[in-house]
Amino acid sequence: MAAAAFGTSDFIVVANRLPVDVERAPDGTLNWKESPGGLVTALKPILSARNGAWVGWPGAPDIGGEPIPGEDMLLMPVKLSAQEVEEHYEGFSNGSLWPLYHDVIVKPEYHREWWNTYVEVNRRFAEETAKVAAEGATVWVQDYQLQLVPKMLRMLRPDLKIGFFLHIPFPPVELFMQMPWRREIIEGILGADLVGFHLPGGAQNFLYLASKLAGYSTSKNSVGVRSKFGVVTVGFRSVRVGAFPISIESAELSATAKLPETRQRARGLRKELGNPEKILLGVDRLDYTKGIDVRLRAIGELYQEGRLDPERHVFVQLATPSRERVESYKVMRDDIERQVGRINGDFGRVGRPAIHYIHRPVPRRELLAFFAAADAMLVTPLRDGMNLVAKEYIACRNDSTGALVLSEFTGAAAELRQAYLCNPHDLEGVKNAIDEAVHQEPEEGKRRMRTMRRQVLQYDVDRWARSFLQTLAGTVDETPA
Ligand SMILES: Nc1ncnc2c1ncn2[C@@H]1O[C@H](COP(=O)(O)OP(=O)(O)O)[C@@H](O)[C@H]1O
Ligand SMILES: O=P(O)(O)OC[C@H]1O[C@H](O[C@H]2O[C@H](CO)[C@@H](O)[C@H](O)[C@H]2O)[C@H](O)[C@@H](O)[C@@H]1O
Repeated sequence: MAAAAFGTSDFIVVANRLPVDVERAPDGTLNWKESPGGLVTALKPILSARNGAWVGWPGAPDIGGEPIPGEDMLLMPVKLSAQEVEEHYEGFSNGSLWPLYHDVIVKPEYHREWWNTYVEVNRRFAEETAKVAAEGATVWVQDYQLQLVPKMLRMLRPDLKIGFFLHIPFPPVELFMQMPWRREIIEGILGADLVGFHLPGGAQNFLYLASKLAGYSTSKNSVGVRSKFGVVTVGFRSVRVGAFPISIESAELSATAKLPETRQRARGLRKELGNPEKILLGVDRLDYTKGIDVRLRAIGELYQEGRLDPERHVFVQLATPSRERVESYKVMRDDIERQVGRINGDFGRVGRPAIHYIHRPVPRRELLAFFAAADAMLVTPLRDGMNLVAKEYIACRNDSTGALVLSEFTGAAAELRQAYLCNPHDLEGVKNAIDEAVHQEPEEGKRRMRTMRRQVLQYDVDRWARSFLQTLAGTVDETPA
């Protein structure tokens, strides 16, 4: 390719979403507002030092197309039509891949039109990336919405170093084989030089499929607990495959939770909730993978059996609206809101609902005050790639009080072994875990929390990003323990 075709960015993140929220003013002009998150905060120093760029969808149809120079990075908004959003984001990404990769909790739908648009949108992302990348640049492609980008990008720009990270679980072969375009997806990901998953299990599943389905030779027994990497040989290239569990900005969260104003707000929340003895908290995107329904059933039965007392124990569920145009999300919302209504009808009284349910995003500071106020955090997904909420709660417990109830089916459970672990398919097990967490001895609680805090404070998102990128650059050859 001619040198003139190269862009100027040495480091590019390619993700379905740009790290900004865009609003259209009444006069039609667009306002770009930074939307902070762990990934962007961790990558900002690298982006600004290396002339970085972020290629992504602005989150609304028919917006974008032109690069936007920013302080820390160049933003490259990929413009998608309403139909493309419907078929790529709501359709193939969240109607086919998301349920398939999360143990088919709801039935995935496979439609050729969705797939064709997925291919087309992935091609658009690859082309935009090829335009902004300098010769020999490093490109880090994120997540299931963009699994074809590594191969497409390599064909356009063989000079690039390409990493791919999957933020959701990678399913076992028995499930993945359902996918009508399974081979294309494996080949798409194998366009990368390094492929990362949260857990060794995802890496093993991928290696197995690369060998059995796509017929590549792979190195065996290499992604175990204290292992290094698996390798897939694709022609003359070696693709490394490993586990890199993501984390959060632990120190920053811990410091913010410690601020007098956060602590004061936490006390204020307790008072507004009627000074209960114990506050139980759930914080999730409203997604069927998160097991909010399981949690509600468990709480309802615990009230019923008198193991929780609505006069002393209050449950707060913060639920961010998510993917609201996808049918399975609408059905789940109705189910959850019916359950909340029924439990409040049975156990609440005027001025004292048993459950407080808020269906909107909560500002970051307020969220940290909730974490600081909560005596027990309930994280009960049926399946979750990592679950950052669990880690955020731990980071905010500066005095080592509190308790975490955590589903074994989250990535976080591999690291947070001192949580009250439960199987979300076993209702009695979930009830017992909640009961134990709420009634734990303070010393036992502190022992558990201290160990989890050490883990979360030591392995933060910065460490995650560095370990992936150093491995991609070839300067490190070990996965984090
Ligand atoms: N109601 C809410 N208000 C504000 N932030 C929320 C809310 N629910 C979830 N979040 C934030 O969204 C992120 C969710 O990440 P995670 O738990 O990994 O799951 P997922 O990415 O699947 O939604 C966390 O940073 C969490 O604090
Ligand atoms: O972009 P949305 O459709 O609004 O969804 C939000 C994000 O959800 C998913 O999060 C996953 O990544 C987290 C961080 O690695 C992980 O902790 C969690 O378990 C995953 O579910 C999704 O993977 C992102 O692409 C979405 O942007």
